[in-house]
Amino acid sequence: MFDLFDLPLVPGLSSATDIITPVEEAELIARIDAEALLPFKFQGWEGKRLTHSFGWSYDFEDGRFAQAAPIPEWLLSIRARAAAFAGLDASTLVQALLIRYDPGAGIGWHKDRPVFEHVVGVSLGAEASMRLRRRKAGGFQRVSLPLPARSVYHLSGEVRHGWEHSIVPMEHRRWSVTFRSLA
Ligand SMILES: O=C(O)CCC(=O)C(=O)O
Ligand SMILES: [Fe+2]
Repeated sequence: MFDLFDLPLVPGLSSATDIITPVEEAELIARIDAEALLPFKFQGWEGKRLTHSFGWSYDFEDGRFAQAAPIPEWLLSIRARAAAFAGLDASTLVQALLIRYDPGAGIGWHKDRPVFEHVVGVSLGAEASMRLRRRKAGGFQRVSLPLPARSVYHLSGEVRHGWEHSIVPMEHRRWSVTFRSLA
């Protein structure tokens, strides 16, 4: 087995810095912390990250996909900017997932649920690294995408469907808001 660390040029992957101001970032963090965040659960195992969904929720325990409370007002301006960055109509981003990663929390290798299509994520707090990988003959092709505070990323097409992603556990707290469209 060998690993290739290629330049981060994967079709469907894009990112940009400073989609929000530091003041907006602090406001968003306060709003997220004020929500009823619950530990992410998967087959009886409790993750260290805390989450809350709007629009649609996907329960990893029972695989149920269900309508949730609508995306609140306080997320609409950031959703509009995330959509503009991704070249999407804001109204197509019908799901918003809030996540707080406390120290030591990350997210393991996965592809997002196939009920969703576009994924547009905004990062708050500690800088994280998103790892991306896809299986190739003889090993994995890997790419690492830095996610600084107030940056945005978009996963679509090849990187969305052909690659897995994960977030390396951080030493300091990070929050993310990910918006998704339906497939
Ligand atoms: O925190 C992030 O930016 C990524 C979260 C993620 O990959 C997911 O919820 O599927
Ligand atoms: Fe994901």
